[in-house]
Amino acid sequence: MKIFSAAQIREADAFTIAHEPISSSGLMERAAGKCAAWLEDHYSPVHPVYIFCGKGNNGGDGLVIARLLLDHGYTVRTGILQYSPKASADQELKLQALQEHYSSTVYDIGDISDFPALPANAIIIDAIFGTGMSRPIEGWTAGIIHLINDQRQKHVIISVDMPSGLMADESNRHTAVVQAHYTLSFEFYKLAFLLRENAPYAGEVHILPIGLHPDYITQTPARYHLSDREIMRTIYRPRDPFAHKGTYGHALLIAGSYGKMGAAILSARACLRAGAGLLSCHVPQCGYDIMQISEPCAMCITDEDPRYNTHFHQDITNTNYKAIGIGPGLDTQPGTAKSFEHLLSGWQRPMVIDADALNLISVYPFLLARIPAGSILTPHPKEFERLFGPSANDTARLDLLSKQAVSLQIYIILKGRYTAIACPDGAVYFNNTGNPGMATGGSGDVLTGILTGLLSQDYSPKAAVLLGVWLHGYAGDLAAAHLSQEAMTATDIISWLGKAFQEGI
Ligand SMILES: NC(=O)C1=CN([C@@H]2O[C@H](COP(=O)(O)OP(=O)(O)OC[C@H]3O[C@@H](n4cnc5c(N)ncnc54)[C@H](O)[C@@H]3O)[C@@H](O)[C@H]2O)[C@@H](O)CC1
Ligand SMILES: Nc1ncnc2c1ncn2[C@@H]1O[C@H](COP(=O)(O)OP(=O)(O)O)[C@@H](O)[C@H]1O
Ligand SMILES: [K+]
Repeated sequence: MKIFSAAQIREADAFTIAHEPISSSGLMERAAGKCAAWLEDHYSPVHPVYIFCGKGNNGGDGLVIARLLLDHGYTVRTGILQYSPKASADQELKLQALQEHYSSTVYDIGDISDFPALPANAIIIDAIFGTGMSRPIEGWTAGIIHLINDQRQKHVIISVDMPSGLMADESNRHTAVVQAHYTLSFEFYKLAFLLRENAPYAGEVHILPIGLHPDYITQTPARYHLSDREIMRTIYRPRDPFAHKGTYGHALLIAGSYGKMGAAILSARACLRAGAGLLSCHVPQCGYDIMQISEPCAMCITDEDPRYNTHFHQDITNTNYKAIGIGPGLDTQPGTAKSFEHLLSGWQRPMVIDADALNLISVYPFLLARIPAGSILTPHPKEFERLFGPSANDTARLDLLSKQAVSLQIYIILKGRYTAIACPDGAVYFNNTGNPGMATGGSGDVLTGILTGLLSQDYSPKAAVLLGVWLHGYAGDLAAAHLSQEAMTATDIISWLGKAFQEGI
């Protein structure tokens, strides 16, 4: 699913109005009608509804919602924030329509003292600003936003299209923004919903389709995308009935050190469960028995070093590996750094680089330029900062992420609630599977194994990152559904990977 900017959403509205028999006022009726229907599905008329409207089209939506709910027997009070003498044409039109039958329910808000006392069970609808937000809210208008937020413990707050105060595609943290329980957003996800710094604002997002013109959606390029099942279906390739183990590649996993062999086991199991044909694991001597006993399906190469991997660069001279994954539990010994440097000089195909391998690159930044094109880096935010430096805010970090992926011609997976996958062509895909149960040691090691397993089967790096991150989160969601977010561990993500292949695509 494409994620459009606020400017593109305005274009999509205008395109729809120009190419379909619908006016802007009609489109507003349709959008607000979807909101009203959602509200009626979720709340009965015993709940008094308090709608706060701005003077733009978001306010217009609020006025239509007010009329429709009143028509259906709800008690509604609609306050209009008079922060500007001017209103949009459709807002004026919808105000007239509301006042025609229900003028006694409408009042003006010109200061915080006009904020109403809310009865028990009241629902707050925030229709003050939508995608037209162009600057932080100030003065008494900001005061009204704060008063709305003060009601959060007692009343449900529902934002129309966007929480008022939030800008669709720019960072504006530390400003007055509605903290909604639900956001009913039209047609598309907005970039703002996917940023960590905006976590307090949108609440649960429901996307309501309003029939924007499909030609605009397919023809307009977008920089940001949200991964979905449709994309996975175009990527996934069922196995060939005549396949043999050579068909799906020989993967090499370089992982583990004394005290961190678990990371290597998790990656190895995940790599095999993702479908690799053969897997060899390069481990330090202390890890030999552990790996052989824990994972009989994997072969084992033992380092000369008893505790660390320091001689793995030699492996690539003997076997024609299809994919290499490096990093989980690796440690950052000088010998490991040397061997990594040699490996990067001799290996030219895409590889998966995670955890301590990323930390080594942070310490020896000249290695960045030696990463083979098409490789996959999987940093969490701290590792990302160590690699590429700090960012002022989430949108700045997103720009940095994309810039680095383009300039190094690699894929960078910035892990989190909505993992962001930056591609060498500048596109960024957000992933929506996964849950906080995955915030547990070893989850990232599992992802590295899955990605290595997919690369070894000849999935392109782009296909591997999109499918791998999706399946990893999907398996995590299945694990959480069966075990709870608290009780699930990284091992359970691997256990549910099979079901994720069956049900998630
Ligand atoms: N045909 C359409 O264009 C449709 C638009 N829709 C609604 O329209 C919304 C966008 O409407 P608008 O573009 O009118 O924008 P908004 O309703 O978001 O408000 C923008 C207005 O507020 C002013 N403003 C922006 N930031 C401000 C601030 N910090 N302090 C004070 N004033 C500020 C702007 O100058 C402008 O007049 C969408 O979010 C959606 O709710 C929907 O009705 C669907 C159809
Ligand atoms: N709240 C969350 N929602 C969705 N996914 C999450 C959440 N917390 C963690 N994850 C996922 O779990 C993985 C954790 O990776 P990482 O921090 O590297 O773990 P580790 O180093 O312990 O293996 C990432 O893929 C991340 O996207
Ligand atoms: K709003």
